Amino acid sequence: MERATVIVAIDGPSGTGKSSTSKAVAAQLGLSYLDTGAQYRAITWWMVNNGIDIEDPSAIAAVAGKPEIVSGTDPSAPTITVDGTDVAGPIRTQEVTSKVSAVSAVPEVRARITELQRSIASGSENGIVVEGRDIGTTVLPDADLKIFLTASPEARAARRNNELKGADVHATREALLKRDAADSSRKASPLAKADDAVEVDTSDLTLQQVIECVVTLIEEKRAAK
Ligand SMILES: Nc1ncnc2c1ncn2[C@@H]1O[C@H](COP(=O)(O)OP(=O)(O)O)[C@@H](O)[C@H]1O
Ligand SMILES: Nc1ccn([C@@H]2O[C@H](COP(=O)(O)OP(=O)(O)O)[C@@H](O)[C@H]2O)c(=O)n1
Repeated sequence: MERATVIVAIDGPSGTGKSSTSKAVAAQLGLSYLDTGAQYRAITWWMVNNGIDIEDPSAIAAVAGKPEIVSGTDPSAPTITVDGTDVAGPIRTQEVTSKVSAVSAVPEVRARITELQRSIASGSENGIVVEGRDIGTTVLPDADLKIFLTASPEARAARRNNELKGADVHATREALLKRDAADSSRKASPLAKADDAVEVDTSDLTLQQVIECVVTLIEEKRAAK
């Protein structure tokens, strides 16, 4: 039986498991994968590298169209380049992490990146898992399945701290909550659960359990198509 294309939107705050879940689910089901946070990090990296004043939204807006961002959508080896330079490492620095919310709040930045995301999603042959903050609400409102992942701030901070060796868990928690507040309160497509999204609290679930839950939801959607 031929399988129908499926578009899956996975949103939620930092540390809820979006990237790990989306990559695993896409790999398991033969779908493409798009990390939209990496795109916002990439444009932020470019702004920092080019000396743009991050405090000045009009300065950011004026150059938002300049960097060329290319995302590779193979879930087993996702890539991201800016003007041909591999930025997979540099976009994960604390500096970029602390500045990305300010850059991603600028409407010209969002319009540009949203257009890129829609063209990647519509070009995916077998379907795609797209993860971010506003995929279900704004980027792909007609997605076949929308998931909104949540977890307690304590669980999220502990997970992030496992990655940042030697970091202070309280400082990590405060930084996460600050970014959540900025992302949720901005005017242009804030972090929010779509009305028709399925909410999954991952605080007490293993990554494997979250993956199985999402795979089951996708299989149900596919069967109903
Ligand atoms: N359910 C889970 N239980 C424990 N650790 C998890 C779970 N989901 C993800 N993780 C771990 O937490 C960290 C953050 O996950 P990630 O997928 O990057 O979250 P997000 O993309 O939402 O920021 C990663 O190190 C990941 O391995
Ligand atoms: N669809 C999206 C995805 C990310 N972002 C922004 O990009 C930042 C980094 O996203 P991310 O997914 O890489 O963050 P982590 O969850 O990995 O910490 C977020 O804090 C948002 O400011 C956004 O505005 N919209």
